[in-house]
Amino acid sequence: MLEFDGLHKSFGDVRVLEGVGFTVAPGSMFGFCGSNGAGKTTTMRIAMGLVRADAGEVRWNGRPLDQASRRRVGYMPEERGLYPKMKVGEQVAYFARLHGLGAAAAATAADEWLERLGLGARRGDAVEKLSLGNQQRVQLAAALVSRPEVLILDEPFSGLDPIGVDSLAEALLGQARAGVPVVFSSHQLDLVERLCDSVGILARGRMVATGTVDELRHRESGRLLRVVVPDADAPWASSVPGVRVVSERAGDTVLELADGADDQAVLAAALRTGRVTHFAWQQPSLVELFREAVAAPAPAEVAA
Ligand SMILES: Nc1ncnc2c1ncn2[C@@H]1O[C@H](COP(=O)(O)OP(=O)(O)OP(=O)(O)O)[C@@H](O)[C@H]1O
Repeated sequence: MLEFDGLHKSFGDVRVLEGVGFTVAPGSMFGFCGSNGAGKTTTMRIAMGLVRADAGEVRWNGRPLDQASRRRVGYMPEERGLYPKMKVGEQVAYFARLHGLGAAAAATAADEWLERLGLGARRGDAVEKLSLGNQQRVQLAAALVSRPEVLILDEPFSGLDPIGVDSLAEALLGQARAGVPVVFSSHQLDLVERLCDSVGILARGRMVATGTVDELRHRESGRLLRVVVPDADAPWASSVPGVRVVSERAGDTVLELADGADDQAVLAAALRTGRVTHFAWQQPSLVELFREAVAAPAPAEVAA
């Protein structure tokens, strides 16, 4: 189990992390979400020993991560860390050697990963000649090449085209299937929703929501109602008590119902205005859950 436990960190007077904690089981993929500046990179840097926590620790299999055990962690830093003049193949092999592989094994593993990530033909090019997205793939190959026991990746998908996203997603799912706990930060919530077994949302220095996407949905379910009345020509729902119109376009309305609001009163109001072709509770998307969690006024620490 990979455990982030009670992490606190301030930079000067700015309190960035105020008790951040979550766990990632072997073989599961954890999507680490939060607004810009929420503290995701800081959390990952603490895990990698690049920033010292004021309190708390990160454990792998019950032991605090130290310099020796971090060699078994594949890490993709946000600032990236490639040598622009070095050839792609040499670069990836170099990272493998840093993690303890012998020269021949490092070269073989580098070739294998570059091939899998679609960069086989570029292994002889200098890194600086590659596009940003391809440099990103090299960085990922560098994180994967040493067969890490744990993967911690800071925004690995940013800047990738859809094919790059797919090959990275496939590589990460493969790692998770092989039993590696994978943590990655991302603002691409559709991807997080698609790939991750569990999700954590960081806001105001704490995890304000953690759990599977379904668990988070369950907490918010029964609130959003989608009603389609194609012929409605005027706003009809806002007069129903306890109802707020979230969006309305061409007769397609999403409503938020307060506790105790009567969904049948909504249906009756809809029928008075025209033919109802759709009336159903809506599953909130991760984007909606994120907005809800980040906007909530009080930092309620919630564990699933
Ligand atoms: N070395 C540092 N010195 C001072 N402040 C820092 C330092 N590193 C990070 N911070 C501050 O800590 C806060 C959290 O930054 P961090 O990069 O961890 O956020 P993030 O969630 O990764 O953001 P983003 O999604 O924009 O990458 C920010 O306010 C940032 O300015």
